[in-house]
Amino acid sequence: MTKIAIPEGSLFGPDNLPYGIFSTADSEPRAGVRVGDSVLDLSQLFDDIVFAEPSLNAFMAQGRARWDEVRAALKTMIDGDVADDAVYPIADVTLHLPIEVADYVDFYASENHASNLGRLFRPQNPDPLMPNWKHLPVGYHGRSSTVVTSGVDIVRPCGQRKGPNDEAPVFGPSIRLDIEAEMGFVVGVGSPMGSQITPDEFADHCFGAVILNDWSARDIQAWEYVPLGPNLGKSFATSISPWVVPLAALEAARIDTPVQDPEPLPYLKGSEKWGLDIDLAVEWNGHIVSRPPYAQMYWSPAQMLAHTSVNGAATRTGDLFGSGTISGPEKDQRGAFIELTWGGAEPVQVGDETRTFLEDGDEIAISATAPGPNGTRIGFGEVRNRILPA
Ligand SMILES: O=C(O)/C=C/C(=O)CC(=O)CC(=O)O
Ligand SMILES: [Ca+2]
Ligand SMILES: [Mg+2]
Repeated sequence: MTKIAIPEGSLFGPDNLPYGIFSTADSEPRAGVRVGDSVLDLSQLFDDIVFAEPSLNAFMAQGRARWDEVRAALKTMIDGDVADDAVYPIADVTLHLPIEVADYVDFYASENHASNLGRLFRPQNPDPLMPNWKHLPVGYHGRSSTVVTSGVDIVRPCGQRKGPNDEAPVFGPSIRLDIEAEMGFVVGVGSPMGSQITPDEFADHCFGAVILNDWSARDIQAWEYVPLGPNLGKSFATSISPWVVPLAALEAARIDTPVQDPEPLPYLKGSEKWGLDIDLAVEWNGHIVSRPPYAQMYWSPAQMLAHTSVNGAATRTGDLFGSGTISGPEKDQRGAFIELTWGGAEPVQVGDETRTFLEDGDEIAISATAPGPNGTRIGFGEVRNRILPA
């Protein structure tokens, strides 16, 4: 039996307890929880077959009462001694995609980001925001089969583009490959077709949160996305961090969203605070180039889920929805390079080099932390991926 050591100031203390899927050199992927620098094997600690599965979906489908029960049991366990064969050093495990992604929707919930993109793409408009933007969380349906996790290389996509000086579209590797630093929210318990989830029911449905990178080929996107929205420019890859931080771990991070004016329609109004005080950092080849603040997001994840289901669309276990690019008001808080470099016109310094969009071999890591109880902080870990040539 071992008492799990939790290093002083660890972002993975007993108030975090994020879930993931791990394997070791000689064992199959199964569910684990991160404590300090250790991974605890849930399939050893609980007599429940859901934890032997290679995704968290079966556990997530058990619902909020069970999530709370397992979390409470884990807190008790790590207060005492844990069986040695259930504990692995983090360095000895491989982390996998934690969930089997059902449907994937990505929103556009940052007013700073949406305004900046409006100024860049629609400079002729007096208002950078589209007329619908403050009335509903705008989103598009993405491709769940290309959601991957940290460590998976991203191959530069090919596609059509038509630059301002091209007479006809050309085909080839994207030359404006970009990131979007976002948070992703995972549905544990879905809702049947014909029903609606209200904002106050959010915690009964949402299991937890991950960091999300919505890789975006701006040149492909610009040519293809009128009038139906992004398609191949974003469907080649989306990456999420391997640890799913339970919603219950985010209690101390809950804040009001910025004032919403005009007042949203009743179905988007709840009585609970679902803004989240999460700080992100974007690292480009080892250099932090941006620190996007989630606290500034206009639409809350509870409003996004309510909007997703208000037309009676079903939701299900494993649904993933992205917040949209997170950008603060300052330049070094912008969560996409198209914004950070103002469409490529203002290159940024990345160590000894200057960059506009991504080059082959570049590596991006997005990390995030949030307040925990009593002045502590909890971590989401990171999502880190490298660009391979087309
Ligand atoms: O405003 C536009 O024309 C385009 C917007 C985007 O590409 C943003 C997007 O993908 C959504 C987001 O992540 O915020
Ligand atoms: Ca996005
Ligand atoms: Mg994507």
